Parts: sequence; C-alpha cells; structure tokens
Amino acid sequence: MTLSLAERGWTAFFAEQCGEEEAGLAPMRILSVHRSRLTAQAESGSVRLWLPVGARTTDYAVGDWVLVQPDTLLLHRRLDRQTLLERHTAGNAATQLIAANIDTLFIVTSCNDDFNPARLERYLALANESGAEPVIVLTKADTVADADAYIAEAKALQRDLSAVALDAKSPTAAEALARWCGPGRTVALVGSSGVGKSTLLNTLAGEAQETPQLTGAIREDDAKGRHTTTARSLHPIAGGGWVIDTPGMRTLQVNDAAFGIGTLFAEITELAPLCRFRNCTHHHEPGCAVLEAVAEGRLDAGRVARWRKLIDESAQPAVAPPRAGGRPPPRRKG
Ligand SMILES: Nc1nc2c(ncn2[C@@H]2O[C@H](COP(=O)(O)OP(=O)(O)OP(=O)(O)O)[C@@H](O)[C@H]2O)c(=O)[nH]1
Ligand SMILES: [Zn+2]
Repeated sequence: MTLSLAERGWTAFFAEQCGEEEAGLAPMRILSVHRSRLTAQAESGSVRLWLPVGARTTDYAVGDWVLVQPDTLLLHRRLDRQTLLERHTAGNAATQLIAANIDTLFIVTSCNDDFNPARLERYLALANESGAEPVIVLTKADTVADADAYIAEAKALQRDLSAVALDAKSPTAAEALARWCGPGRTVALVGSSGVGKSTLLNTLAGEAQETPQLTGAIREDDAKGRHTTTARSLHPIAGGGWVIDTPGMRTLQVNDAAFGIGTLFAEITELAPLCRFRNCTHHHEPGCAVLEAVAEGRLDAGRVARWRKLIDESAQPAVAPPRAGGRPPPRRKG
C-alpha cells in the first residue's frame, strides 16, 4: 500500500515552501520522535531518518513535514508548520514540542471527577495558541446517566466550542469523531492519564493499526508490538487521516499564550475596549466594563478570576529571569 502526499496530510501550504532546486528531495512526515532517532512516513512505509550534523531530535515534532535525500535518508530541512502544539515544563527554558500540523486537538476528559473546568481551560488556551481547533471529548459517557450535563458545561468553556460525549471502547466513538477525521486530516489526543486516550486511539485506529508498513518502525521500540504512551507517535485512522497520542500531562503551565487566552475568554476580552482606561487591568479601575458586567451578573465572576490567573501566569517567564544584560530565549514557532 502506498500513501499519496495528500493522504499523508500534504497541502498547498507545504508545497509552496519547496523550491525548484529541491525537486529531487522527498517530502516525508515525522511519525515518531525518540531521544536519538526520528522515523518518518515515506510514500511506501516508515523509514528511519538521519539527522544533519548539529540537529537534535527535540527540534522536531511528530507531524512535522521534512524534505529528505531519498537515497541516503538524510534529513535536509523541516518545512514551516501550519500549527504547533507546545508546552513549557517546570524549570525548563525550552518548550516541549508536542505535535505539529494538526487540524484538531481532542481534549480528552471523562464524565467523572476528572472533569475540571480550570484544567480544561488550560488545555484550551494551549490549543488556541497552537492554531488547531479544540474539541472537548468526554469519555466514559456509558458510566453516567446524564452525559448531556457534561456536554453543556464543556461547551460553556469557550464560544463555538464543540463537545462530544462517547464510550471510547465502542466502535461508535469513531463515528462520533468522524467529522474531524478523514483522509489527509490530523488530530491529536491530550488529557490526563486514565481518561481513555489509549482506548480511543485503538478505537480510531481500528484495522488500520494492523497495517504492517505503518507500524513497523514504531514496533521496533516495544517488544510487545504495542505503542507506548511515553513516546509520541502518529498513527493511521481506519477511515483515513492520522491521530497523535500524547502522554498524560501532570502539570500544565501556560506561558506566552496571550492570544490563546484571549480566544478562550472572548466574552471578557471583547469588553476591554469599553473600559474607560485603555490600559485597564480590570482589577479596580473606575469605568471598567468587565467589573461592571460582573456586578450586573452578565459575566461569571469565576471566569474572570480564572482568566486573571492565566493571564498573570502567561506573562511570567517560563524559568527564572536571565542575569542582568541577558535576554530571554527567543520564541520558537513556525
Ligand atoms: N466504561 C468506559 N471505560 C473507559 C472508557 N474509556 C476508557 N475506559 C477505561 O479507562 C481505563 C483507562 O483508559 P486508558 O485508555 O488506558 O487511559 P489513557 O488516557 O490512555 O491513560 P494513559 O495511558 O495513562 O495516558 C481503561 O481501563 C479503559 O478501559 C469509556 O469511554 N467508557
Ligand atoms: Zn476594565
């Protein structure tokens, strides 16, 4: 079985980046990123790539498009990303690249105590910042009497947000998510440990998971031939398209995500121009449209408090500030 570029997620956005002098290079999509090696999806299967001198595997994300010397499998260069999901980890200046060129981010939580609006908002801020469309996926709907209450609460987290409740073990889960999947489309799963990401991945992958040339390289890593949840990798979906699983994240810091937070709390952001002072912090100022809306019951005070917390956190440097004269590390994106 060969997979066309389009089936692997190639679009005009990537084609436009390739010069005529690069016509002899093969575009490939990164399937998995390990400490010392990268695998990529070539036309007819997965291959191990060789990195150029000085490059590190951590510079690449699952889902990245790269140009490769077809005979030597030497990675030539990475193409600009359409979307990039990344996060800061505590005490680390560099961001961790989670997934690139995803269309949709499935934020997975379950219809039980895992459902936590404040944490979902953190995921939403990161998703908005990445450029991918967030969708809240509520697993374990089969264990509760009223999943609709969870759907309503999830949808209230952000304007025009989609939320779907399902049983991750049932084949119908794939149908419930079909509108975001399909040939050439890429989705990623994020969420706490135990919410059902692996289960959902297996349901989405279905028979496609058995296609040997697609899983061969991933299998090398795990003697049992199963994907491991500690490494990120790109898996084919039964009906076409790709799904990236990510390990459960215990801490979810939000740094440098003002855009994502602004989208998440659009009902607050939109009031700011109506405040009397252009640089209103909406804390105490007279004529503040945000405080007024809260006082009149048009705006949820809890949302405003959580918005403030995220905005403050986002403005903090990811690590201790550099010594005097030093400059913060440049933002890596695109
Ligand atoms: N009843 C029910 N059980 C589910 C559902 N989704 C997952 N489970 C169960 O919940 C447990 C955890 O699911 P996993 O898929 O391993 O969770 P995970 O998110 O991949 O967890 P990590 O691998 O630790 O990140 C398993 O026993 C699943 O069978 C669901 O929709 N309904
Ligand atoms: Zn204000």
